[in-house]
Amino acid sequence: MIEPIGEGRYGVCYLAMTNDGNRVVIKRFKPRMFKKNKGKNAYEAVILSQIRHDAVPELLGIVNDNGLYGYVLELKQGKTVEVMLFKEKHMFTETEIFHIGSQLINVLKYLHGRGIVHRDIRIPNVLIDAGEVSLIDFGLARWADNEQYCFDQDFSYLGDFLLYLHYSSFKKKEGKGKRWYEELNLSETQIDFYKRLLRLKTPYASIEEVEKDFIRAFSDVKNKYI
Ligand SMILES: Nc1ncnc2c1ncn2[C@@H]1O[C@H](COP(=O)(O)OP(=O)(O)OP(=O)(O)O)[C@@H](O)[C@H]1O
Repeated sequence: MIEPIGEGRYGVCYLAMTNDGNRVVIKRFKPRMFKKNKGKNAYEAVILSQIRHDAVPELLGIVNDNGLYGYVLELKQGKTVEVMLFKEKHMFTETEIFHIGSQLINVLKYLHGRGIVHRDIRIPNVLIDAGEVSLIDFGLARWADNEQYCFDQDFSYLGDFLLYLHYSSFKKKEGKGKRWYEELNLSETQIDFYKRLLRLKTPYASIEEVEKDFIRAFSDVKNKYI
């Protein structure tokens, strides 16, 4: 292990080096959380071991050694959106939001197509490296069962996540706090899209439906690149 690179509720992640000189991540569980989460700890490894996608870290191994329990993961490059927003005060443009959203929707199409719900698409779990997105932290991921674990959980997280990006360029004006769809500079189709993602209007039934409306909501940006 070389140095810690991040800490979450369940574990501490370290940058580490394999014997043959490859840089990897070791996600070490906090012993207390590991005990508390008994029975659910294995999901992350089982789910990661069944998927292969460029935007998701590959599971390279499992460590279970004298109280040290953790995973060895492919190191994904980039900074979390949390760091970009709060440390670097990065202001995401409409074009960046479109590219990030498209990549996340592609990962979700892949995951949902295999019956997996991520359930934790949040700003500390999305890494960006020169515009390339990685989705990490499959600690809460589960197989969808349409009861406790539904695909639309990912839709509301996606809505929240994208609204964070819109807020990065928001300048608070005088006066009472307005609602997001009143104060952000969004088009009618974007407002409708986010309201459906957040279940404030008829919710989406599938990621394909989400993708269709996303493209419509960002058609101005998309048309510039065709
Ligand atoms: N594969 C990876 N490549 C690069 N950095 C990573 C990787 N996995 C984790 N990290 C870094 O470590 C941090 C914590 O990792 P992770 O979110 O998986 O831990 P956690 O304990 O499950 O967190 P949470 O409280 O969000 O559930 C991330 O925010 C990120 O900075």
